[in-house]
Amino acid sequence: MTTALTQPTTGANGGRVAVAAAGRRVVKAYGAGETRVLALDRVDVDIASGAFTAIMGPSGSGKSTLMHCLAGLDTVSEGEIWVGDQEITKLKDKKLTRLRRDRIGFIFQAFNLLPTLNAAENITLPMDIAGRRVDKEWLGRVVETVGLGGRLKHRPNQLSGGQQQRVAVARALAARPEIIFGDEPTGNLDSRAGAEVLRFLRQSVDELGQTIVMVTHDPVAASYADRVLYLADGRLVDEMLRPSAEAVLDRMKHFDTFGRVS
Ligand SMILES: Nc1ncnc2c1ncn2[C@@H]1O[C@H](COP(=O)(O)OP(=O)(O)OP(=O)(O)O)[C@@H](O)[C@H]1O
Repeated sequence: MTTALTQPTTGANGGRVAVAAAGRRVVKAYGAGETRVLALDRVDVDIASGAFTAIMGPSGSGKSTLMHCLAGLDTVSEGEIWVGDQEITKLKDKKLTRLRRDRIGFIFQAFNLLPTLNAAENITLPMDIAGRRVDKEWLGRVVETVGLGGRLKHRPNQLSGGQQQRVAVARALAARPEIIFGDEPTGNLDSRAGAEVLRFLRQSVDELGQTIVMVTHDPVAASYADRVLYLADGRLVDEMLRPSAEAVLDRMKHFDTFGRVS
């Protein structure tokens, strides 16, 4: 599915793992002169294929900017972004749009479902628009994993928040993207519905081999990931493998102690 980048990285299991996306010396600055903000300051990052990565850090540390740059939703000021073996920072708009459509999936805090379409239609909409054939067998597995089987004919307003977000996750998975990026995907959900979605994201990594990158503020959400990356002031300052919610919370407090968070 994804191709290893030139520099293999060491995975949670201590072995070599393929890299689904990477950033090299990524700088992102907004504005100029006195109002210049350095949102990302020479970030080097590898996102392992077939793993669940969480990005954490205080407000304004650059989490969303990093995610948007890795996903090709925003340009970088300096440095390189790779998706598989493709350097996307070199691509022209049209090719980048196609790459995003064909190889990347998104889940946002707002579910972004069309109210007039039922769950099944919402799930296949991006592929219908792109004129892509829907792989029925894969779709069946996705729907089964999401546990939406009995509700496929329901419209979004007939579904709970957690179910709506599961439809959004199924929509992202259905196209078999190389990577799914989630920006606070459980931010709008109560803890029970959030856990439902997080369990499903975990399952899609374990059972379907999906690669997921999620920005979150929530240590419990981060504990579903294989690896947590910590950003502070636009820099990657730490990481944690096989995190527990307590350990993540502890690490965040630790940053406070060292004055690395505002
Ligand atoms: N379009 C923009 N114009 C100017 N500054 C921006 C813009 N987008 C982000 N920034 C600044 O870049 C820095 C990083 O922002 P970013 O949204 O990536 O942080 P974040 O860690 O995702 O924050 P939060 O947790 O609050 O969402 C912040 O200082 C922010 O004010």
